[in-house]
Amino acid sequence: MDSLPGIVVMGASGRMGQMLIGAVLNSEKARLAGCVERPGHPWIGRDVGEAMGGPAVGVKVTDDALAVIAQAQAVIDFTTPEATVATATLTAQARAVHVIGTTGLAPEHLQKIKAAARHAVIVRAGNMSLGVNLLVQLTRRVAAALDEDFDIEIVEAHHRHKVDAPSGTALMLGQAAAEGRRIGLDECSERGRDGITGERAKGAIGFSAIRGGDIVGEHDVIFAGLGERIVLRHVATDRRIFARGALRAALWGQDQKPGEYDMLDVLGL
Ligand SMILES: NC(=O)C1=CN([C@@H]2O[C@H](COP(=O)(O)OP(=O)(O)OC[C@H]3O[C@@H](n4cnc5c(N)ncnc54)[C@H](O)[C@@H]3O)[C@@H](O)[C@H]2O)C=CC1
Ligand SMILES: O=C(O)C1=N[C@H](C(=O)O)C[C@H](O)C1
Repeated sequence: MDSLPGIVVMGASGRMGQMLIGAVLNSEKARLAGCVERPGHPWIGRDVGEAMGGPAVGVKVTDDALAVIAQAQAVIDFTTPEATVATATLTAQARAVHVIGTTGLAPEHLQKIKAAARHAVIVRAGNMSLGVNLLVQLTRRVAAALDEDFDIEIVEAHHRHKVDAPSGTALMLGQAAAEGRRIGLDECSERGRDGITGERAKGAIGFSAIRGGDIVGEHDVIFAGLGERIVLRHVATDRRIFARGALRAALWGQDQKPGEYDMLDVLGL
């Protein structure tokens, strides 16, 4: 039905792109308004349902993002930092909601996204699942309750194709821990230990990354004290949890004023 909000999925052939297309096609609250891939991709011009190995759904994959975004109410984007920044300009022009799941964004990308959010609703989160966003809140509370006698370490594990580290989720958890301790993450973040590193700095928040096989995404926040240890853990076993959250964000964004939001806003956590 055309009265339902039209959603464009960027990066249609990607691991997340295909999950997102499935989520939109299965939803009674949204319709698939377009599927975009990078220029030169073999799926361009093909019906996306057939390209995914199923029946035709009547939506062809295109590399003309502007044309489809102009006709849509929301864009869900799990691609690359460069593609996401380019899309933010288009969604701002079209006043469409932009849901950003892309991770590995550098400060210059974040600045451009912030500028686009003056004109359109942007929901951005390194993890769109309900479970991880609850874990973010728990991490903040535990970090606020404990002092620096408890060392905070964040350990994440992902599939072999992941290109960025630490994961977006690990950074969200680190940010929450730092906020709980009322310090800036930049001042205390410790990454990539190797060789004679010296003793652990008191108050540091450490990050470690494991990459291998088909691990969907696992995150531990460890509070290690003397004689005891608290471990907060989230294990993702199905990418549909991220797609479900992203679609919820796209629908939630329809009623919001321009600005930058996250999944805590969407979920009311
Ligand atoms: N926030 C969250 O909940 C989650 C975030 N992610 C993040 O989403 C991103 C994508 O992850 P995956 O799907 O695993 O990667 P992927 O590599 O499978 O998919 C990315 C897709 O984007 C496409 N793409 C690249 N440039 C494009 C352009 N200019 N226009 C349109 N499409 C373009 C690629 O061709 C590819 O199909 C990563 O940054 C990942 O960390 C992944 C899962 C959950
Ligand atoms: O690349 C992935 O796969 C994932 N990326 C996100 C991240 O960087 O945290 C979310 C999830 O863990 C899967």
